Amino acid sequence: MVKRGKKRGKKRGEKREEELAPEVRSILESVRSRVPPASRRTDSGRIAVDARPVADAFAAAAADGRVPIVAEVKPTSPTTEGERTDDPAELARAMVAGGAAAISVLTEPDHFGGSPESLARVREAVDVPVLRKDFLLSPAQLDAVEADLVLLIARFLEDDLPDMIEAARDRGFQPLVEVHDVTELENAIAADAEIVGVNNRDLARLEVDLGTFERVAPEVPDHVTLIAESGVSTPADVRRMRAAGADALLIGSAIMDGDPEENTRRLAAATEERT
Ligand SMILES: O=P(O)(O)OC[C@@H](O)[C@@H](O)c1c[nH]c2ccccc12
Repeated sequence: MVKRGKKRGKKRGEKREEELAPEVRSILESVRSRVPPASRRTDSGRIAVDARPVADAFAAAAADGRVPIVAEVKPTSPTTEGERTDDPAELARAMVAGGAAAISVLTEPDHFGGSPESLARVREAVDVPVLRKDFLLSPAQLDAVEADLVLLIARFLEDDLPDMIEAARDRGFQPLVEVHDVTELENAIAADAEIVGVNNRDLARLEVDLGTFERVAPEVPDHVTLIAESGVSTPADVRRMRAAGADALLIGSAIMDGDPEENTRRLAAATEERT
């Protein structure tokens, strides 16, 4: 007879972590090294945000004839060559001038060239909602900086997802839950996520496939605000994601590469073709 309870299983998350690209494993390691140990955490540093509603920002862009775009300030990444050293606040202003409905700012320092300070400066410089893009694994990390939205990645949070959604909402953030397949989507919906992003980039292989969004989107309930993330580089890609049901698009590289204002304008103008 097999004694089930005796077998030493892998620690939760270990198996899936082996499946991640080495770059992504290294990101998670450096994030964990920055999380203060529980004994040093206190509740006193907890922040409270008066968030700019993202659904209103998307609706305003659409009413104005623009595709709702979350333009991302991403100085570099494991899949980008070189690093942009422009002032993040200037970049964000240019994106808003080009018609961005919201701004995303990487705050991860070691692999994306971001920082909580640059997000704070961006949020001061623009009046649209600002998303904090990082690898957030524990509630203490939420208190690093105020933002209107925070990214929560279902794949990394696993069973902690519901608690992190609650911790984010308690502080006033609008949680954006990132998924990559239908199983993760089901977990996100069960955890009551209201804003969901489908990442077209597979974090195991760092490859992009716009078909990911097309496969997952039909399973997303209507009340959820749905964002297509990553790999969108042309107006045709924008139309493809919109046709598949994206309420908004999160675009980084294609906006950062070249003139961010002009790039945002071109992509935000990619509305459905009239016949
Ligand atoms: O540069 P792209 O392909 O337009 O992608 C932007 C954004 O979706 C991507 O930066 C991203 C999606 N999910 C993430 C999680 C962490 C860091 C970065 C990301």
